[in-house]
Amino acid sequence: MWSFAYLTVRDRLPTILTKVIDTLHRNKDNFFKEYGKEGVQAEKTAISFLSRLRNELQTDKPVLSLTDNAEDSEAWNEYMRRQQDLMEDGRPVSWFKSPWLYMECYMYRRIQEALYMNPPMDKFDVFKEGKTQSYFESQQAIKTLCTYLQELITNMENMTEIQLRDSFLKLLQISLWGNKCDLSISAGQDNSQKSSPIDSLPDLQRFILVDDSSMVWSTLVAAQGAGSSGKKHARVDIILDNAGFELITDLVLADFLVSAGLAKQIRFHGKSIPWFVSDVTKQDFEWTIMQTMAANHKWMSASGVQWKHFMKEGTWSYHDHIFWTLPHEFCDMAVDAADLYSTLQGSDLILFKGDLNYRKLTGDRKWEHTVPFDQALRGFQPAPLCSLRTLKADVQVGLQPGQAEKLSSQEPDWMTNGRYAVVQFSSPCREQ
Ligand SMILES: O=P(O)(O)OC[C@H]1O[C@](O)(CO)[C@@H](O)[C@@H]1O
Ligand SMILES: [Mn+2]
Repeated sequence: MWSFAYLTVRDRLPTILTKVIDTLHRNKDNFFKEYGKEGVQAEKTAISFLSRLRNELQTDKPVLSLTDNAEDSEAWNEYMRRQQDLMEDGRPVSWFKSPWLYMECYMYRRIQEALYMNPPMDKFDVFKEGKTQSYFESQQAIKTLCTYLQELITNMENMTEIQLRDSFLKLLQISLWGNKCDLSISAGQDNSQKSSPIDSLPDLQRFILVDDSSMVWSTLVAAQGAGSSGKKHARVDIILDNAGFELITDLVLADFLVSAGLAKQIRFHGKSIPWFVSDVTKQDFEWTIMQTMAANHKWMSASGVQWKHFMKEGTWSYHDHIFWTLPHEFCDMAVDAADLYSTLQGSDLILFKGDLNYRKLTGDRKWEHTVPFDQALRGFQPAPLCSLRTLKADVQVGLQPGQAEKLSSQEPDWMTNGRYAVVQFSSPCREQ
């Protein structure tokens, strides 16, 4: 039987590349309108670069160093040299003979190289249309969620601690399931939220394989009293994943944390280049807030206005760092991106959204399913952290003995079909 990794590199990645080429073709007139002949020439050259790239992939050619002299090129090339040194027989690292996490990341970085090398295409986001469309296709779910949020905020003053906790846990789960809506697993096909995100929760509960959310709650509560003279100053960092509905669920959760006084500061971390089809860039982040503000729906626009205000006053902030679009596992962060690691050490709670982040947290290894999450992190513990992830790749740790075997017998593709999820927590000060 073919592995999921093999099928990804054989089928899904070339499909994504073909769509990227199509997108450039379709935008030819726009490039002409905006940049004249120079724009059309750049589009042509980028397309031939991307066609060559697709051919390199499909014929298992050796990976090539980056030549675009961008901020992250040297870090990439250095990583590639390291991977080459690991090859036992000295054969070149090639598309089908390397760790698939590395090859997937590499493909997205090479797409960016095609654009960087062809200004004025260098600012063009080849995935923008898909992300925008997925936001609009989730409109009804977004309205429902924003209405729910505004109701919670209105009633917040009268809430008991238990009610507050329950509301938090619901929004955490909504953000978790928001991760179903990524466009990379579906190779760019529509994958938006159609049903009510709140009504679906009870039915989805049994698909959560590990649920550490009560530890997330305790961490937030403990952080409340941590400031000098009992001042509340908790800071939450959210390592974002996908734009569209998932981003809305993250913003709603972040709004709740601030409005309920559970956090004073939220730092969002996104990607500095278009990534894995639907991941959030700064432009997507700002667009989503503006779009929500401008919605013709009372509670949606009220939410958007509030979010814009949080950004303006600095309660919320957006950050990107090249490390998030390097192929490195997170246990490399302390050495390879020491500045980012030390920033994260200042957090009271870090939420890692999505499947790719989970693969990087665990190094995408063939771990036994019962290996503890802490162990799979291999020393990556900048602060208390939690992974909110729907399963879309074949790595999973922290399960009970027998749990994986049972799932495999019932549903052989349980790790990749996106129906299951985990909320997994780890804290540097937790007793092992
Ligand atoms: O948006 P997410 O949750 O990181 O999902 C993207 C995932 O989809 C996949 O492309 C599925 O193979 C994985 O490579 C990746 O981890
Ligand atoms: Mn993603």
